[in-house]
Amino acid sequence: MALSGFEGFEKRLELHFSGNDPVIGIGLRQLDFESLEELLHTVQCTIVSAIGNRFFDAYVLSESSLFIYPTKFIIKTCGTTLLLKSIPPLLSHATQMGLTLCWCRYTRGTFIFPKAQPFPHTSFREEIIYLEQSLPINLCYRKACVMPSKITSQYSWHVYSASDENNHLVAQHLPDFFTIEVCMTELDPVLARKFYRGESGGGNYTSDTSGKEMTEVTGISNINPRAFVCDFAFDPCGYSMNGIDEAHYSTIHVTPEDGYSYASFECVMAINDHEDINEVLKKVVQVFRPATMSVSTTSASEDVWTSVGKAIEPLGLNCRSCAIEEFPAAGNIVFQTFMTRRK
Ligand SMILES: C[S@+](CC[C@H](N)C(=O)[O-])C[C@H]1O[C@@H](n2cnc3c(N)ncnc32)[C@H](O)[C@@H]1O
Repeated sequence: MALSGFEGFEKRLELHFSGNDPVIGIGLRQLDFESLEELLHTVQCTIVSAIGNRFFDAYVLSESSLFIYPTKFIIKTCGTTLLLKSIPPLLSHATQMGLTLCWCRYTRGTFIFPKAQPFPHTSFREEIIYLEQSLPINLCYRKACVMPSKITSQYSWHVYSASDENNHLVAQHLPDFFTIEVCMTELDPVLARKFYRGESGGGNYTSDTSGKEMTEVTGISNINPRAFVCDFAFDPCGYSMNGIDEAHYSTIHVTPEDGYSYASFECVMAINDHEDINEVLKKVVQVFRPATMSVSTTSASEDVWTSVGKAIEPLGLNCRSCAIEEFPAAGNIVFQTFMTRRK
């Protein structure tokens, strides 16, 4: 293990708003580019490319991704970014648009290089204190929890969720969608090499053309062939993509460096498409062949999280632990960890 390197594990924040304003059809999407850049400056990252459709906007960032829907803001950043510092400016813009925060969820894995993280990400305790101080008092149902993994404490899942009076009981109205967040470490070195510029096919490519080539050569384009993909290759290595398919996004980020290689996959799926998750996860494992993998599902039915194991285990990864915990607004979060049989 390298003493220090790029922190692949992302911090992820999802904020949901409500409002009576007639402009809610556009809602948060009316945030102008300058304000967005300013907000991201606080987080210490920048926009590298953007796409959108009639449902939402998707941005590839210098450190991961951002998705903006009319009443939903999802930001995922890695490295030493200050993700939680996006909350105060975002809440101030939302208030000006007549939107009220009704629930929020913050999740992350365990950092590979925790000592490199700046405040407020110095520890989960500091993150909770910062969240508690930044969120409005109408979010009166709050819960923080570290979901354990039996592999090692390195694979714990940190979750903070807060909700207002109207949204805390998910069990009564299971949402139409669920989210799946996958974190993978110790990628197959031969496959990881494909995320170095020039290695996937050679030639003098730009970030865009290299990104496209990586998407094709690695099989990422095949994970959801319906999705419109925006991809980006970093120099000399590293890769990020966002896929948009109607109202659903998917996103992949890769840190291929030896010693701390990491890749993440995340997507949102409709509850009634849940059988697809089996096929999707198989394709994801085949792109990276990781030695360890964690899968977290939020607001998913039991059918979904039981099919996670059925998809992954035949590919040589054993389920080592499964933790289930209920959270305000998020419902059940199920955190499963897998490890290759050779370990
Ligand atoms: C932003 S990407 C993907 C992030 C994602 N969380 C992950 O680790 O899978 C990170 C990869 O790009 C590389 N990289 C090269 N230039 C970079 C830059 N200017 N900002 C962030 N990452 C860069 C890093 O070394 C790393 O391999």
